[in-house]
Amino acid sequence: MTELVTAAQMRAIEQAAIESGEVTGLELMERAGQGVVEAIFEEWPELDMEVPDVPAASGEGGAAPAAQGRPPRDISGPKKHRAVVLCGPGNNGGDGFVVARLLKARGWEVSVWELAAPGEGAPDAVACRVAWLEAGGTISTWDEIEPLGAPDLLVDAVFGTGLTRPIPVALANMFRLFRDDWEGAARRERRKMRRVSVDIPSGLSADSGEILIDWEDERGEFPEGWPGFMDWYFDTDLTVTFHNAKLGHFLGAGGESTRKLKVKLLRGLGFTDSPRELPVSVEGHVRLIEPVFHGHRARSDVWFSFVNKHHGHKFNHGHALVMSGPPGQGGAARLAARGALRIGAGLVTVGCPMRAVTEHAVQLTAIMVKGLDGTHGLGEILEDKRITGLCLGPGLGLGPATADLVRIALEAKRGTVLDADALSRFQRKPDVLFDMLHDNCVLTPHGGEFARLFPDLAERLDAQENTATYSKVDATREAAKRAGCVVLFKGADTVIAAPDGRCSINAAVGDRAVPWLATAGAGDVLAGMITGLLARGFDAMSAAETGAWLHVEAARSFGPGLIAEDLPEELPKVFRALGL
Ligand SMILES: NC(=O)C1=CN([C@@H]2O[C@H](COP(=O)(O)OP(=O)(O)OC[C@H]3O[C@@H](n4cnc5c(N)ncnc54)[C@H](OP(=O)(O)O)[C@@H]3O)[C@@H](O)[C@H]2O)[C@@H](O)CC1
Ligand SMILES: [K+]
Repeated sequence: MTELVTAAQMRAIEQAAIESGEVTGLELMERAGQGVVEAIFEEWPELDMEVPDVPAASGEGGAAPAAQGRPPRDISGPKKHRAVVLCGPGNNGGDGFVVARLLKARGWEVSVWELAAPGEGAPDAVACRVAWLEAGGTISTWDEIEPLGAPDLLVDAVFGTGLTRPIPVALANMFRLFRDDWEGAARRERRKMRRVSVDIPSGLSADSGEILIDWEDERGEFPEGWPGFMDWYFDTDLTVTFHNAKLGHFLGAGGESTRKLKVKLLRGLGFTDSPRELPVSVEGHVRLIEPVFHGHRARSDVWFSFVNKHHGHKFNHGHALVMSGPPGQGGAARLAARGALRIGAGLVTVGCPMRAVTEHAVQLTAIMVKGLDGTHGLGEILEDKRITGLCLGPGLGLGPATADLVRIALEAKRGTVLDADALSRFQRKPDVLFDMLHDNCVLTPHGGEFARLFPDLAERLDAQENTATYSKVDATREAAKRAGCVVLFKGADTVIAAPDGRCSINAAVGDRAVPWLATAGAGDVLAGMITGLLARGFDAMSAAETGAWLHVEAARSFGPGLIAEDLPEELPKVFRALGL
């Protein structure tokens, strides 16, 4: 897994490196700018070549002759690549000046637009600005919108990790006008304008991924037909960050807008070539669940977990029990049961009221059905210690019986997933649930269920939107602590936290986005997959992480058109691709 950091943690890392004497702030800025330029040419190698000379207007293949009514365009002479670099007043802007200078040194035509000159608070940025001017560069200010001609590259170095207060909507609007102008010019000149953000798309919080924009700023105005901030500015093609990715690249709007992310190492920060370990003790860091590279094969954390399980417990794959509600509502439990079976639980049973047995029996083959006589029946079946995983919630119903079933299940102290109705049933008295939970449980709420169990945290999260830095990570961590068990807060930015502060993100964003996973029953399958892993002996955190990761991989592997039933059936293909 890769470690993600907050803005404060990144500053601490940077500070520690500078204090160690290994590197100066200015050197770091130079390396950051170099990293951005490297990333640009890695991503678009065609930009590293000179634009070919176009033959003069006369002769074959030249421009349309004037006789056809259009004046001949002056397309003679060598064409250079063009870049516009937008620089802000802090160190992110400083990185922008380095990028501008390095591109100019490679023969590019570069224009720099400056929001405000860096002040005393950012001496390294001041130095890089001076170096840009000494290299013959010029600087325009934001009230001079004189298009220089279509750029091939728009570099966003306005705000980075230092943005802590919202930007006025008027400023955001100005960005949009600039961008539209340049994009239009690029289209007219048949160039393609690529957009690159330095560190993080400007205006996003590096901690929460929220858009920090002050919609109510009195200087701002909403133009007619305003398409929304996201539509234009943050939709960058490439984001280049340094040393470690930040939480804001994966959470909230940050996840949606960070389409492609490259992490560039700033050597000299106390270690050399791996962003996976942090050089100084960084309290409370968050891990991104993702494939790791082992030799020449991409293998995932999941791969290692499975291999370990195969070696350690070869003949013991556990028995998962999925509880179902009344007749006519059994589909969700059957989906969960199928997920548990496909992920490798040795046995899976659907436990249901006697009157629902027939409904299940006609639909299930490899999965067993057991009619249970209410809470008493559940207690009885749980005397069988070979049942190692329990799932309650999908289709269980919101009646009083649900609370009793949850109580009996939790008293049995097996690996237990509570989802859907098993969470919502405790809306009025979440503390009653929290008192019963143990450390081998996983709660899997979506946004609505989270708000029912943790209303104050959900409110805080909503209230902070667009203005500050309380993030889904903070809320999930607090929830896990309060509940005393693992909480998996669903979304494209699924956050998983344990009561001891461990936290990870399963991001289905960027090139891992699976919008087709938002389909009825997908959550039930996830609950079942995690249950299957608990039954196999995974601890709660690993089961939640592994289940969430495989759930997205199954959706990616299947592709659009997916329905919930497809998810378990796709797992064997995912396992094969992982080399399991
Ligand atoms: N960490 C590392 O290892 C390295 C970090 N590096 C780079 O440094 C970046 C962080 O730099 P940073 O801390 O100077 O902050 P930055 O993101 O430029 O923005 C803050 C500026 O914007 C201003 N401002 C804020 N809000 C505003 C508003 N609403 N409207 C208008 N202005 C507003 C704010 O003003 P202030 O709040 O101080 O008054 C301040 O001037 C980081 O992202 C990376 O690119 C690399 O160079 C080297 C290695
Ligand atoms: K930026």
